[in-house]
Amino acid sequence: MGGGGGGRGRSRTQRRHFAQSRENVWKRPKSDPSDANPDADNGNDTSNASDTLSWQPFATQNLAFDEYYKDQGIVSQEEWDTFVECLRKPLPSAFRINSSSQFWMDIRSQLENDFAKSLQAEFIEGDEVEPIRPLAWYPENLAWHSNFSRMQLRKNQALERFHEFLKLENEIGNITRQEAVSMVPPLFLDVQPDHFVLDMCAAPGSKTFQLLEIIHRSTKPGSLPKGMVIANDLDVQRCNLLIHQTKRMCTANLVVTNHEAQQFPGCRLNKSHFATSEMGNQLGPCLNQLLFDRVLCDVPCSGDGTLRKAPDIWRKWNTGMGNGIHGLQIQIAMRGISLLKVGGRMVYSTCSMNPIENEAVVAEILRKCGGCVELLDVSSELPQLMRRPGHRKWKVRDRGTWMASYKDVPLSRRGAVHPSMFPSGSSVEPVDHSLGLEEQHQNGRATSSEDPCIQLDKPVTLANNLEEEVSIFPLERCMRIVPHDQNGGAFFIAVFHKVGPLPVGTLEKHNSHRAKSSFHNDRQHDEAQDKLFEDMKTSADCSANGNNEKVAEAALESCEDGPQEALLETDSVIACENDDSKEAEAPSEENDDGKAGGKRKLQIQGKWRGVDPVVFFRDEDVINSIKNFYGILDSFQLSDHLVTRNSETTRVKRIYYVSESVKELLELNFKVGQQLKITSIGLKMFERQTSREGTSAPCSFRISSEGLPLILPYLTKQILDASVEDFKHLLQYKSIKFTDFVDAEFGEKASKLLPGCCVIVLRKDNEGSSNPNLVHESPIAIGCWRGKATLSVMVTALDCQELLERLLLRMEPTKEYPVQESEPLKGACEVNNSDMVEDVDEIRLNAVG
Ligand SMILES: C[S@@+](CC[C@H](N)C(=O)[O-])C[C@H]1O[C@@H](n2cnc3c(N)ncnc32)[C@H](O)[C@@H]1O
Repeated sequence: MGGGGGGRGRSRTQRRHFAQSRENVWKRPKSDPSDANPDADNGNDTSNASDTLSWQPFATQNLAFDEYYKDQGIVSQEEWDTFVECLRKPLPSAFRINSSSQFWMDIRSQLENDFAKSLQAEFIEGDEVEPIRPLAWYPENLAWHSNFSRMQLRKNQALERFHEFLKLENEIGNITRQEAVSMVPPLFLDVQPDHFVLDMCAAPGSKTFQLLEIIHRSTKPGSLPKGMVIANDLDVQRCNLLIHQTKRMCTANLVVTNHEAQQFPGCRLNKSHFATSEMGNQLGPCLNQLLFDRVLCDVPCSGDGTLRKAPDIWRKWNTGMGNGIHGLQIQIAMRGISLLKVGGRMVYSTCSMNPIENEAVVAEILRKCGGCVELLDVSSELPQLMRRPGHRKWKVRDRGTWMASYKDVPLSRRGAVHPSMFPSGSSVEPVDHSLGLEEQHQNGRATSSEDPCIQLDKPVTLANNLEEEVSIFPLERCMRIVPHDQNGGAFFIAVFHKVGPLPVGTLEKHNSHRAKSSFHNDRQHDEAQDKLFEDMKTSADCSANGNNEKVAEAALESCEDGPQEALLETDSVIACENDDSKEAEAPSEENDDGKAGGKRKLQIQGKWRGVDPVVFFRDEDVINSIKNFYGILDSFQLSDHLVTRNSETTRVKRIYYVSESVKELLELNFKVGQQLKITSIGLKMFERQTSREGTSAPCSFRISSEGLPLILPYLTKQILDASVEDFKHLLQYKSIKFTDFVDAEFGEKASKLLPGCCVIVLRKDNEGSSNPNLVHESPIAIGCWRGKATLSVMVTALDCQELLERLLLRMEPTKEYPVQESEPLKGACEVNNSDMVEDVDEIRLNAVG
């Protein structure tokens, strides 16, 4: 079944899902210095800490912000008021239908035909005319904008059904709440199912999810795409959120890594190795080293484009934020370019409005790459998305002073303000226009004299006699999304195309260690960056480093139902297969040194501290016992596609399945000495039964709910078709005695299954013949447990509810559900009271994927 995820042990707090964007009425201490002096842009808090006891709503004004963006001309003077007014309004919410869900079409049609109409009557809101509407620029009506505030949804009874729908589908994983503008960058990557994609700064994973959806889009049930996604993030906790998020994708084509993106490993086989290795003959050219067809570079940034959902940024905003992170952004983007194949595309994006984090970074990349990289004109792509051209001129502000060119930077500040922040990027000379034209030609984009932006190719004299620089690059090809154009957030996107290999020097310089970087060599810059990170610790989710608040924020955005438990839940796929997960996540020095005895010592054998190595699972006896028990066809490749985190076969608890592409990547990673620090890999396919469940079962491994959709077409044993009625009853009552099934023959067959895990599939002819709405491509199936006298589902209550509602809707689309608590069925058992005491408690805990 689609979106087989779900979570174990969800608490009440987790069910605050699909909370609408926060309204800007959050409280803050009265002494909050948000109305700071515009020149106090070093972010120093001058407030008196003693009077922080009285509270008032967040201020949504910051004079430094106003002055900065007015002078940068971020919008025209006439638009300024509309622009800031919009920034002060709460952000309307948006969500995406997960197109890999089995029910995506049902959900879309429910939104289009049911909710869009029925909600109209309840809606009276400002200028907006529709309560919910598809985002016109997003393909196939898969992304939606909702105008209901959180309060409205909660308080209005008539909206309750919609609210419940959003909550359930979000929790199941059929929809993902995501800010509309944040959905844009993956769409400009032009990803194909066979692409190798690197998402450099991926957590909490909303864009990774989109990338995975794209590569899986045209895949038939039971098969996998050729491509893969590597989702990387520096922050381990945020990686865990990403893992939780993407678990709902049920993908074998994802690898999650935990590196500084600017130093992401190249996994390059050295020549001698390649020449002598068998692999040299086997691998395609891309796997002699790790190069990507597509790179998403959604870098850490100051995040001021998210002011509408994170109004606390109003108080914290200062120009040091953008200046401080500019260097890191360049380093990450350059690493991305170096890992991109010639002919590949890279999207650079931020949720900041600041040209220092945007156009200045793009210009520096173009400058460093010479003619090897061009900035693509994508104006014909997604024509319905309202966007504005990037800027070709801007200024730099540092400690309250505007500077138009590097020569204006006082010597004492040259450690913190860098040439690359200015449009010319030059440290000494003013812009060299002849070079500019040549470079523009090199870039394959000779300029048109009719282009108003190009005509600005001369220094502009400012009122205060600073000579403003104008970039020679066609930065108008960058895209700026401004809040008031589409009633959303702000975003910046640039699309690069690599047309040739980078000059060797460029690559080395940017692969090199932190200490070699001109930015990081500099104490002032380091201090600025440390300060920035400190500031960002309490800032929006898109900022530079991970921390609890941002994790929580990210969870609200992308994983509404409670991040904390989500973090605990990710044990299944992350670093350690070990039982003692706490120990595993934070191993002591002793463990690393190999001094600690026992179990843990055995398991810390990999290169990375705290992360057990991924190993191929090749125990033929176990593999054969699984194959025989479920009658898995040979056409489903198990050998070399199974991995675990535990080299001791007898202790293995979970076995993951990896796609061909991921398998090859793993092989390469072994050859290059495990350069990749892998936090999560593959699709959980088999789980060891606990002793309680397993005593009566001939096979020690059950099929996990995530793995079921992939392996389903290849199962020939322990699998039965049920009628709609019996299938519904199973979902409703969770456990039914063999003798109590409506279809007695089915009950009889169930009793003849071997004890243990089995799969029940909704009978197709049964659905199709009675109702054309039930015709669908992929079968609906659930994992069950054949106990002594009963058949019990191994699916979460939530997944049961969703499946049941979907079935009922397909059968009677006009009727309004949700499903009510069921009447007891004769013979139906509460799972915990069944005859399977030995099995079921554990199953219910473990079977939820
Ligand atoms: C803008 S957010 C990414 C949002 C993400 N792409 C999404 O759509 O869900 C930036 C991310 O960069 C991560 N980060 C910060 N510095 C990094 C670095 N040097 N290398 C890799 N990731 C970094 C942060 O932990 C944060 O998760």
